[in-house]
Amino acid sequence: MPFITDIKTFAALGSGVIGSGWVARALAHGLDVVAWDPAPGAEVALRKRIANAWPALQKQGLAPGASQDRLRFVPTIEECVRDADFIQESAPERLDLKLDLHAKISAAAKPDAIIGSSTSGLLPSEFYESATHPERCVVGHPFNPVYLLPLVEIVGGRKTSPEAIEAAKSIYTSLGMRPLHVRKEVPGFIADRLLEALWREALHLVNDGVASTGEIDDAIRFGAGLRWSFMGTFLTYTLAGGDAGMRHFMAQFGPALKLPWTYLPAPELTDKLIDDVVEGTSEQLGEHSIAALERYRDDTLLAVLEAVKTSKAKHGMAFSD
Ligand SMILES: NC(=O)C1=CN([C@@H]2O[C@H](COP(=O)(O)OP(=O)(O)OC[C@H]3O[C@@H](n4cnc5c(N)ncnc54)[C@H](O)[C@@H]3O)[C@@H](O)[C@H]2O)C=CC1
Ligand SMILES: C[N+](C)(C)CC(=O)CC(=O)[O-]
Repeated sequence: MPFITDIKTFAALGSGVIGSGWVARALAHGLDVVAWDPAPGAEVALRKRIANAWPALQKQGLAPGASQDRLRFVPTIEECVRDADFIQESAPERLDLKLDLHAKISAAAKPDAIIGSSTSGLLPSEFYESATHPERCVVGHPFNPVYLLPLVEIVGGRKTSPEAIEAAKSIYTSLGMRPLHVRKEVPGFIADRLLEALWREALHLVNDGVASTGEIDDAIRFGAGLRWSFMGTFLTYTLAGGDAGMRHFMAQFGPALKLPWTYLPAPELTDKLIDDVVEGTSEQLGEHSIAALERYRDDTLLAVLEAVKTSKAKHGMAFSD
């Protein structure tokens, strides 16, 4: 069956951090958005988050007709998805909850509407088990802030059709994103495997009293973090091998892989470790509110994205290369 790819109406289920990011992105792309979230006060919180994101989206450039007024908040799942051309679920990360929710969403949705889940690492074969027309169900894993970061990992389950993967790629691209098809259905997909390894080591460093949370963040943001926005680890290390490239790099630094530089198992999340992390990060926050820091992050990220785009163009590359 051909799937809808020319989408006019976007349905968002769950409007927390990630759901509201999707709503902001879809509105900025000139779509009508219908949202549902069962929490009391969810509509007010959603509209507030969108207003906070809007200045960054205006700076980036809104699609013709884009407006925050094109958001409609509805009281039921069925009303949310009934007329939608595309559906994105961003509910809490619980298998039982997503299983039940997707049975309801897919039963009420148009049969040719693609359904995406924002899950960070649950397996689509498991939580789409009871879905109607599971061949159109995918994972579309975004990154925070969803309205600015382009990456979206697309993962199919056992019953997902190759046509649905292609349709999902086309839809996310039309929303200004850079889809990455994760070809094997593995927990954590690609990006979170990498991010979780870094996160685990960072917790060990705090737990061992080697560095504070602020020092660890400095080690990222003044170093590799800056280059990661335009060059991944493999290419970076190829250049680190000099003219002889990766082979020399491997010969020189390969033996270091046997040194005890990392702890693969995660540390126990003891009360002390949690307290150290919470206290360290609240010191880093200082007097700044979360909303103010989000605006700061958005401005800065836009500047980095613009700089990367300009430099790529100078070297004959497209932004997505
Ligand atoms: N926070 C993050 O950094 C990222 C989260 N994700 C994924 O996005 C999804 C949502 O996560 P967040 O937005 O961070 O969580 P959140 O806790 O900020 O928001 C979840 C929202 O879902 C609502 N909700 C509760 N029960 C529900 C139900 N039965 N059906 C629909 N909505 C319900 C809650 O009221 C809340 O507004 C999760 O699957 C998570 O793994 C993906 C990428 C990054
Ligand atoms: C912490 N997290 C696993 C939910 C993070 C993500 O999934 C992606 C991100 O934005 O870092």
